[in-house]
Amino acid sequence: MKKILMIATGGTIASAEGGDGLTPAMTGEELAASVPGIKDKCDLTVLQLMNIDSTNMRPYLWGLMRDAITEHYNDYDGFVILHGTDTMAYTAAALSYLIQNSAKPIVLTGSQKPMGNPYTDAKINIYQSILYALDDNSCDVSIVFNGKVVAGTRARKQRTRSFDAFESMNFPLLAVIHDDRIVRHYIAPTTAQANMVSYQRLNDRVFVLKLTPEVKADIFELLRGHYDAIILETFGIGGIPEYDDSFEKAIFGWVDSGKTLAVTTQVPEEGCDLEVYQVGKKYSEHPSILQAADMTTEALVAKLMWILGQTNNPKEIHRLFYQTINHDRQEEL
Ligand SMILES: NC(=O)C[C@H](N)C(=O)O
Repeated sequence: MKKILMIATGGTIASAEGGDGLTPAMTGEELAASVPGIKDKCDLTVLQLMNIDSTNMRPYLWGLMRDAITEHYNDYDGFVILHGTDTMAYTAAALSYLIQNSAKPIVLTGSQKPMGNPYTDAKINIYQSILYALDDNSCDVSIVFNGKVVAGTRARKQRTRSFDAFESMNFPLLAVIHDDRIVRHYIAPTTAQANMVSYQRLNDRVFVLKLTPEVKADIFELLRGHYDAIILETFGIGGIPEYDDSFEKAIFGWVDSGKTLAVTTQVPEEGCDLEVYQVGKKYSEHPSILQAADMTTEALVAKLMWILGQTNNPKEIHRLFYQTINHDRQEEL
């Protein structure tokens, strides 16, 4: 029988109404005991790592999850993390960079309604996550939610109330799960899954800046003391205002001083390409301006934290950024 480590971190799935709003109350053991059938399918061990609303998730807590998985890596066949949905996409992306090339599946799940709610989605999500973690063709980090399997770097929480909370952005679902049946859209090449590699360090000085009409370019200088990287969410396929030269000065000043800048779009689907319009093209050739293409902002945040945790050498930052990891960006042709 395969062995699964279930790591409980909190979220709505564990929450109950305490008079002050929903807050995590149930333990991982109680959650596992609430899902019929899973103990017959696998040898299940539960580890309670924390019990928080995922609003309070932070990079050092991602490190605790990484440690729990890597320290027990050889003892289990797969890992299921119970997590709040609000920041699950960030955690899934962060773990995709912290634990790479894992032949053993690392599955995140949670729910929109607490386990104690009679109409909860918690049971089916836990059940199907375990099913997916037990399957021989599963590997690397993914989210299993409402019958969808999303690569850990491609998820976005798209809906605040519906059970169908997550979408896979700019990339197909890895699989769908109908009751007990996994229908795969993607099967990992087995040779690519040789040796798991884990990373220790993250640099959390990464800021997301969304352009809005009339936003002041002075913000770059205000951010300088606090952040090492900015992810710029431009308009459309890659528009940056040029009614004066303030953005040009701020952006080139930022990268020429050795800081990191990644350019993406605030449009949810289809990605960014600075070369299409005059309002973006002048930024497209600069070697230190990283182009996000079809990556999600969640994955960009995690990837830059990971990269800047390893190096501050611009060439190395560039190399790591354009490397495709766990499906995070389209492969360069
Ligand atoms: N559905 C959820 O899990 C939401 C909750 N606030 C959390 O992210 O922890």
